[in-house]
Amino acid sequence: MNTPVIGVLALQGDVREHLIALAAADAVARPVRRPEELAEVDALVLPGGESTTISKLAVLFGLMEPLRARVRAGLPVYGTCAGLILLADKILDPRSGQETIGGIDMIVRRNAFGRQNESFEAAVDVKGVEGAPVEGVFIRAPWVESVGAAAEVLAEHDGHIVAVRQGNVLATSFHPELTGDHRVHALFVDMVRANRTPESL
Ligand SMILES: NC(=O)CC[C@H](N)C(=O)O
Repeated sequence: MNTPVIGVLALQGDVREHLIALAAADAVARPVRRPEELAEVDALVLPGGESTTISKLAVLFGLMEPLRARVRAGLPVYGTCAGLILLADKILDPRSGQETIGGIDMIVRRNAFGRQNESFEAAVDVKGVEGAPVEGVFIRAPWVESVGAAAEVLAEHDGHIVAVRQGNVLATSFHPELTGDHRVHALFVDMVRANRTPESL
């Protein structure tokens, strides 16, 4: 079967870990830095890092508008942590100049779980992931304050929403790419495969 090509936005953040996790989940994974590279992928991962920096670099590299256009057109996207913030239609506490790509009707709170030294790991039950809970790594992680009717909550931690899906867009507050457990990436690769029409296979 034809293998989907999944890009990882490589402006800042933990790009390499996602490339490894995607390859382990049977996708062809490659970094994306330019609009021409974005045009060639079947799906995209937005890594963790610093959402303000990633958003400013995306504008600088001429990627912000192409990203918004492709997400609107149905590109499957998975964002972790800072990537989740970039996929929110609204940030509760944006830094100045911080823009989002949007894609999920949700409101997020940045750094909601605390500062860097309050980072932690927790077992998270993610809807759609079979077996034991996922070990989630939370690093200055956001949480989702609320979601609109079209968005489905896939996981909560401590009463806060930490994983959401709306159509082809998936987002988690935590980093599954840091644990060697590739089941969340496999869930995303399944979404990407399901999105492809028979003619494109
Ligand atoms: N690990 C992360 O991606 C941290 C996200 C960061 N707190 C932000 O606002 O972008």
